[in-house]
Amino acid sequence: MTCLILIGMMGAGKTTVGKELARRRNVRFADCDHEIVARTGVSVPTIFEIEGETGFRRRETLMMDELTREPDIVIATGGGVVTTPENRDLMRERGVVIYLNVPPQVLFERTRHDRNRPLLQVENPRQRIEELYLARDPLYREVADLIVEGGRGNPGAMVRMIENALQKVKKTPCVR
Ligand SMILES: Nc1ncnc2c1ncn2[C@@H]1O[C@H](COP(=O)(O)OP(=O)(O)O)[C@@H](O)[C@H]1O
Ligand SMILES: O=C(O)C1=C[C@@H](OP(=O)(O)O)[C@@H](O)[C@H](O)C1
Ligand SMILES: [Mg+2]
Repeated sequence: MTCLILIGMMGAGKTTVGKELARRRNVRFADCDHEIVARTGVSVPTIFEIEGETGFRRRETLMMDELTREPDIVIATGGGVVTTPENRDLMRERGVVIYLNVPPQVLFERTRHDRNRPLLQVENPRQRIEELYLARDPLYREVADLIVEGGRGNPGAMVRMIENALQKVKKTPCVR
């Protein structure tokens, strides 16, 4: 019984790789952002518009609390999940946490045409990504049980790397 949690920056491939990882392991996949959208009936940019980032973070924490109670699941988080101490504690205690580490330049290329990430709708998204990366990389490392370099290789290759590396991770998250 394992709750696998993918963390990393916007564009790291958490949603894409997570889906494939869950399919291979034959367990349920949940994307925290998609679950929030399904629950509220509105898009992530709309939540940011109406409730601000603070409102979105509140919903994210509630959803993470719910999802991490499931015993067999792969969870793709949103890139900012590590910004609150509650979320960091929760992930460390309940899951095996995998950091997909991708260089800012690659993140920029992967997200530049996407309008669904409100934090990147700024004049200089490349610089924004660099700033966020610098601020968040230490937080991702703080909670990660496993760090995977995710800048090269297709999602299938990422999944194989994760599966290999997981064999060496000895962690038994608490049962809720
Ligand atoms: N390993 C990869 N190689 C190339 N492109 C990728 C890879 N992983 C994800 N992508 C692409 O990058 C974009 C962002 O991926 P996504 O899974 O949404 O990232 P995240 O959920 O971490 O923000 C998507 O267009 C996706 O197809
Ligand atoms: O990095 C962030 O703060 C965010 C990342 C997004 O998810 P992805 O990492 O899947 O893009 C989404 O949760 C929201 O736009 C905020
Ligand atoms: Mg995603």
